[in-house]
Amino acid sequence: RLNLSRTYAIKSSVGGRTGICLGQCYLIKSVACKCKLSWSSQPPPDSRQHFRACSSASEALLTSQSDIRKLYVVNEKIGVLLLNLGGPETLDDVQPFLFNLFADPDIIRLPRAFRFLQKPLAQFISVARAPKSKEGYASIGGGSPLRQITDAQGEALMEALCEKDIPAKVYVGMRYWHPFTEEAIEQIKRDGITKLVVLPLYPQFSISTSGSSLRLLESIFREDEYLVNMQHTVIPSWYQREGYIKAMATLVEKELLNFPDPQKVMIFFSAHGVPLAYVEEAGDPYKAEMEECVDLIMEELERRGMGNPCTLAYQSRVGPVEWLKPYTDETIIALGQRGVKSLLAVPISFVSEHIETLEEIDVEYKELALKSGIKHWGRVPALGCEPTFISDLADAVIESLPYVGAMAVSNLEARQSLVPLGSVEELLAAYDSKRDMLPPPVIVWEWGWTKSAETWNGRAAMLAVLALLVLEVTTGHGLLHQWGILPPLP
Ligand SMILES: C=CC1=C(C)c2cc3[nH]c(cc4nc(cc5[nH]c(cc1n2)c(C)c5CCC(=O)O)C(CCC(=O)O)=C4C)c(C)c3C=C
Ligand SMILES: [Fe+2]
Repeated sequence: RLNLSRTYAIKSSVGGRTGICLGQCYLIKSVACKCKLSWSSQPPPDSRQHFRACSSASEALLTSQSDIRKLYVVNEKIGVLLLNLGGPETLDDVQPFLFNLFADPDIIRLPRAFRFLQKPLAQFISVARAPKSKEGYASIGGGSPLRQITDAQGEALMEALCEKDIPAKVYVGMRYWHPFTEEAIEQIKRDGITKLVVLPLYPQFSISTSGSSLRLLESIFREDEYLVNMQHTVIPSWYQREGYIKAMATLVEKELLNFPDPQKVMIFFSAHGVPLAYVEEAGDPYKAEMEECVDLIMEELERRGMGNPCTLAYQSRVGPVEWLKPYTDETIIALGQRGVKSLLAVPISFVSEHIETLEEIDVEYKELALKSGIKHWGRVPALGCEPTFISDLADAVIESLPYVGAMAVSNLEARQSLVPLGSVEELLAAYDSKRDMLPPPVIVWEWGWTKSAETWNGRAAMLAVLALLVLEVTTGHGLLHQWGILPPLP
C-alpha cells in the first residue's frame, strides 16, 4: 500500500507513451496528483487517461466518476465559472463595449510609462470604430446573441452535471459586457461556493481571450480574502477532448451531406485571428492549439471514412498590423482561383454563434466565395448547446475536480502539453509571465502615405479651411478678400 503522505515517482504508460508522474496520490483528500510529467513524446490527450495510468501504476482505485464524487463532492459547494467575451445587447451598447475591449491591456499593451493613456486611447478607438461595428450588429438583429447562448450553455451544463451526480452551480462571467466577471464572482461569494472550476468557453487558449479573463480573475482573487481561500482550478483549453472533437466532426459530417458531391468539398476551417506578435513574441499557444485541433477533427473524419481536403485560415483582423496568416478572405479568393467549387466553412475558435459567424462568414465571406468562382457554399453551425458537447464539458469539469486546490505543472520545459490544467496564478506565472510589450492591433496614427494618415490629414485640412473661412467672413480680412473673391464688409 502507498503511504499517502509521501511523494511518489510513478512510472505510467498510456497508449504506448511512458511518463514519470511525481506527486502525492490524488486519493488524499486535499492534494491532487501533482504531476510533473515528463512524457517521452506527447502527453496523453485527456486527464482521465492520465488518472487511470496513475491509478493503475500506484494501485489506487480511481476508476469512475462516482469515486470522484465520493471524494470531492461531499460537504462541498461546487461552482463552475464559465468565462466568455460578452457582446453588446443593443446598438447603444456597442461603443461602451468596444471601450471595455480596447481598454484591456491584453488587447492593447502599452509600455509602462504610457499606461495612463490606456483609457483615453480606448475612448478614441471605440468612438472611431463604433459606426462600422454598429452596422454589423444592426445587420444581425441589433445586438450580440452571446449572452443568451452562454446562459443557455450554463443551464445545460448544470443539468448535465446533475445527471452525472455532481450537483454544481454554473455562473457566467463575461470579460467586456454584462454579466461581467466581477458580477459572477459576487454571486459565487453570496452562494458560499467552496470549490470552483474555472472554464473559459474558448476551446483554444489565447492571451487575448482566456488569458485576459484569467488575468482579471487573478487580480480579483488577490484582493479578496474569501476568494484567496476558496479552492479553485482552471481548465485553460479543451480543444483536444474527445467529446469536443467528435461533436465537431458530427456537425461537419452532417453539413457535408447537403452538398451535391460531398467527397469533393473543401473543409475550410476559419478561426478568429490574433496579431502575429502574440504568437511570435509573447508565445501565445493559440496557433499551435488551433492547428492541432484541426488535425484531430480531420483524423476523426478520416476514421469515419471522409477523406476531404482541408484548409485553415484566420479571420476578423482589426487594424493594419500583421495578424496570423493565411487570412480567410485571401484564402477564399485563392481557392476559387485554384478551381475549388464546393466550400464548407467551419468556425473553429468559438462555440457560440456571434457577429463573426452570422455576419462576416454568412454574408461577407459567402459573397466573396461566390464571386471567386465557388459554386456551392455551406457553413457548419456553432456547437451551442449540442448535447454531446455539453456532456463532454460536464466530464471535463468532473475530471478537473481532483485538481481543485492542487498545484499545477509549472515546469515549462518538463511539460509538452501546450497549457496545463492549473490554478489561475500558476498558469499566468508559467505562461506569458514577462507580459512582453505587444504592438497594438489598432494603429491610431501612422507616418507616411497610408490610409489612416490620408483620412486624418484630410479631416485636419477640412477643419483648417473651415476655420479660415469663418475667420475671413467675420473679420473681413484674408486672402479671399485680397483676391477680390469675397466683397469687402460694409
Ligand atoms: C477566439 C476568439 C477570439 C480571439 C482570439 C479574439 C481576439 C481579438 N479580437 C479583437 C477585436 C475585436 N473582437 C470583437 C468581437 C469578437 N471577438 C471574438 C472572439 C475573439 N477575439 C468574438 C466571439 C467576438 C464577437 C462578440 C459578439 O458580440 O458577437 C470586436 C467587436 C466587433 C467588431 O467591431 O468587429 C473587436 C473590435 C482583437 C483586437 C483581438 C486580439 C488582439
Ligand atoms: Fe475578437
